[in-house]
Amino acid sequence: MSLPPLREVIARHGLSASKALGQNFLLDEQLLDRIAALPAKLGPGPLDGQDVLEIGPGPGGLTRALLRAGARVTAIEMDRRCLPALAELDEAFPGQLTVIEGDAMAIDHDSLFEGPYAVAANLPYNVGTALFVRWMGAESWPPRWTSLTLMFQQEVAQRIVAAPDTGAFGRLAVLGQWRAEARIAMKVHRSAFTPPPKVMSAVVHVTPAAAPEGVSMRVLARVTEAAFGQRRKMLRQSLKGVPGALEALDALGIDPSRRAETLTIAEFCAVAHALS
Ligand SMILES: C[S@@+](CC[C@H](N)C(=O)[O-])C[C@H]1O[C@@H](n2cnc3c(N)ncnc32)[C@H](O)[C@@H]1O
Repeated sequence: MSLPPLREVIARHGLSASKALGQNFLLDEQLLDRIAALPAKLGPGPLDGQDVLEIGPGPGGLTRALLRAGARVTAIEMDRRCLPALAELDEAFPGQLTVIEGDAMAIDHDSLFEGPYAVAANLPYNVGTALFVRWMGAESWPPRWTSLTLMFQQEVAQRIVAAPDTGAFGRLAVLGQWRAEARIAMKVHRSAFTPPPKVMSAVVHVTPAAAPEGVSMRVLARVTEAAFGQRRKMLRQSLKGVPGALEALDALGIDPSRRAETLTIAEFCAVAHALS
C-alpha cells in the first residue's frame, strides 16, 4: 500500500527535530530501502519473516523500509510525539510492528524476542556508541542478535572498522572485530538528513564470527583499556598496572617497546588468553 511521504508525516504530527534527543531524520525512501536491504546483501540473509529490533524509529522512515522488506519490527522510541505516526505504520502493516515507548539503554533487548533477531538503527552518536559497546560486549557468544546495521558519525564508523597501525585503531576496533565482521556498508552525506548534522555519517554492518578460544571479554577489555588509555606510551609502561601482562608479552615474544596501536587484534587476544 502507498504511504504518505515522510515529510508530510513529520508536518502533520508536528515532529520538529529535537536536538536533545539527537533527532536527524532520514526521508529518502530509496536510501532507507538500501539500508534495510543490507542484512540480505551482507548477511545473515533477507529480513522477510525475521524479527528486527529498531532503536529510535522517530517518524518511521527506516521502520517502513524494514516493514516493506517483510520484517517483524519491534521498535523502541523515547519520544512519545512519534507514537501516533508509528501507529499509522502499524495499520499499514498489520501484525508486523510492535512499538515500545522507552529508553533503549534501560531495556533488556534479548527479553523482547523468543529467538534470534537483527538490529537496525539510526541513532544519536552517544547512545549509538554506548549500545554498540553493550551489543559487542556480551559475555556469551554468539549473541542472540544476528546482525547490527547501525548509522554512526563517519569518524566513529572508521574507528570501529580500523586496522592496526592507523590513528583510528583503538578499543572500538578491537571490540568490533575480535569476534565479528564489521564493515562500512555505506557512506551517507550529511545532506541526506533533516536537519543535516555537522558531520558525515556511515552505516556499519556487523555479523558475529567465531570467538577465539579461551579469551575472556572482561580480560580483553581490561588489557585494551590499559593499553589504549596511554596509547602514546610503550606497552611496558601502559600495561604495568595489569597483573601478569608484561610476563605475557615476554612469553608471547611481543616487544614491550611497541605501542598499543601497533598490535594486531590477534596479538591482543593472545595477551588476554594468557591472562584469562
Ligand atoms: C537520528 S534520529 C533517527 C530517526 C529515524 N530512525 C530516522 O532514521 O529518520 C534518532 C531517534 O532516536 C530516538 N532516541 C534517542 N535516544 C533514544 C533512546 N535512548 N532510546 C530510544 N530512542 C531514542 C530519538 O527520539 C529519535 O527518534
